[in-house]
Amino acid sequence: MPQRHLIAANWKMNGLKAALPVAEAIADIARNHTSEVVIFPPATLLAPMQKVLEGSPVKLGGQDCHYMDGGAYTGDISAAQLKDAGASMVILGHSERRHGHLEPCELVARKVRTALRAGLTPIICIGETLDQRKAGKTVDILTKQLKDSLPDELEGQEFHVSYEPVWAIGTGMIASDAQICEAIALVRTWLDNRFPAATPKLLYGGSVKPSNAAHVLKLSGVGGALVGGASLTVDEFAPIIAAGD
Ligand SMILES: O=C(CO)COP(=O)(O)O
Repeated sequence: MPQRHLIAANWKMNGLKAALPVAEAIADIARNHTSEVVIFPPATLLAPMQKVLEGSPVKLGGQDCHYMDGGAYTGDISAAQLKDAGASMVILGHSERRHGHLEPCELVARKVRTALRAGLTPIICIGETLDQRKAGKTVDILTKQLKDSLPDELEGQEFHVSYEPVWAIGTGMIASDAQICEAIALVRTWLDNRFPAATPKLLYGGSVKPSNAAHVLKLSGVGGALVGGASLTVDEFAPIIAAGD
């Protein structure tokens, strides 16, 4: 039986309390579809959103966490705090963290360990920049990110990997079928060698829209989608959830 798709909404630094009805509507829609749906709201909305999602099949996740379990880290959020607020998943290694906050792979790996200790399922993101792709370095970059961002502790744990080419994020320029399939196959082969017992879903992220979601989700090996802009409104996200059926 094919795995259910994982349809993930990454709200990034968007959403005020006024957006909670969007989560409520997503919960209603998710009940009528087969995909596993998870919303990653900004940290300020985790607790109120948990109330909205209570009793629904939609899960909640954090967008990042600190590498330490707790302590004097002004402005940061710990994996345990995400869990305490109702999250069961966390995105780690998103390119907006890797590039915007200069997070190296080794830091991502530390965060993955911390997330696992707190009982969160990590979605680890990898992806090349346009310059790296143009220079023919995509395979090397993805392999290095996998090798250095995925710690040994993932053995026997639930986790997922999302391929998000940096140049496809928020640009409307989705990767081609061949580019997605090649990257997903590389990740699957690497994971099968490194974590043979694991059954992670491999997601694609980068300009997923209602118009292309069904096509992307049918590509070989694609187990879900990590959606940014198009996850912010019910009008755009509902058809993406439906595309996962
Ligand atoms: O970064 C992304 C998801 O994590 C993708 O963002 P967009 O869907 O807005 O391109």
